[in-house]
Amino acid sequence: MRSIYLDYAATTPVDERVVTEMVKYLDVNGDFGNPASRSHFYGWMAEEAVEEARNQVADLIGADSREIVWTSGATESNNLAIKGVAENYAPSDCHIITSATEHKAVLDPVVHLQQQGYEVSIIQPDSTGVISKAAVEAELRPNTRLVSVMAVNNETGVINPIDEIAGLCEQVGVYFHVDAAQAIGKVSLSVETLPVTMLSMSGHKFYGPKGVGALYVRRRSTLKLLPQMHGGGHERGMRSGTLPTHQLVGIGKAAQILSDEAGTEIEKLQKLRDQLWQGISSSLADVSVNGSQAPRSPAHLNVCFHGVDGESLLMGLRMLAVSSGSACMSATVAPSYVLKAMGLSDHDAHSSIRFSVGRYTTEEDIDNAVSAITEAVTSLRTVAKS
Ligand SMILES: Cc1ncc(COP(=O)(O)O)c(C=O)c1O
Ligand code: FES
Repeated sequence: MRSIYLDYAATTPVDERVVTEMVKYLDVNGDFGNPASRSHFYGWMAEEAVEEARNQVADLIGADSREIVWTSGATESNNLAIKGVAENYAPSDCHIITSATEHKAVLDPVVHLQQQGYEVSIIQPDSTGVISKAAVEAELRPNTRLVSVMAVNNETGVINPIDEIAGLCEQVGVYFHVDAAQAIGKVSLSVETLPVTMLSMSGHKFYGPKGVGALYVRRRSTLKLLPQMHGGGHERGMRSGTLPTHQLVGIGKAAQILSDEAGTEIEKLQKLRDQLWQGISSSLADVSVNGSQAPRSPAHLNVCFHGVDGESLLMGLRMLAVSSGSACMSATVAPSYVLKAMGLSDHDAHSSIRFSVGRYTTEEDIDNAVSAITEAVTSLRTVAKS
């Protein structure tokens, strides 16, 4: 039997409507051409599809289609954004500010630059998990070139005040990058009102395929983003490589669906998330929500089951597909660095589980999940006492 999927923050299934569009661009009967082929119909059709997808993704965040650069996902978007800014400067002339709760796809490129001599500040969140504007402001230096702060944290769902941080960066003339991989479809976000310089997205977090993403790059900025992938000069030189038409059609369709449906979907997610927490907190003592004091995404719920070993709990919850942190860190036994940065003890970080609901979650799934969680936690606590 398949377990109940409550790990939408790790990845989402591809929406059937997206699959239907994607398959039209693969085989010999479809528009399989290379979008860069200018000399024949196959190429023109593929290019048209790619540009429609670019419009769809741009529309979702209030951007101009010329501001969308295709990538292989948020990891690549983050790398392009961070290294693509930094490499404009000598290491001693470039200070980068980011936060301790970022995804590794931001932290690792920043640490890589630090090893090359770039100056780096890594801000700690406050106890609610939030990266405040004041914390960013306190780290600004005359040679600060880039600030990178995520919109929604992947483990806790905590929402950072990126509007305030964006305003600050605009005011002091520093480029601002936002990793919005977890925010798309969960919080409304428009680059028309949010003065960010760059914003990363990932198709597989919003019912598009894996292996495709985008980086929004503001046109009216003075920024010259240096490519990290050199080759045929695709994407106006910013990212070479033959464009994967079917993948782009996929992320485009997924974006268009969200443009139409995100409003109602967000309400539904929040109801399911609240139902889950209601169920857990009314049937178990000594449970708490990590990041409960902060504004949070409607889809994430990170719960600390105090006194319960998280690994044993995951084993006891075989009928649920959940994680104890982010998917990419789930192979490590170390407690979550995100929860630790928020001030949780190793013990509490180990006792925490991330649940995330999505488009195909039902009320019945939540009822069943609550029963399974209650049973597993109760039995682990009974064992621990005896
Ligand atoms: C906040 C955040 N940034 C970046 C990534 C990486 O995205 P991708 O899998 O598209 O490389 C993820 C997903 O794992 C994420 O949650
Ligand atoms: S106090 Fe909560 S697990 Fe130790």
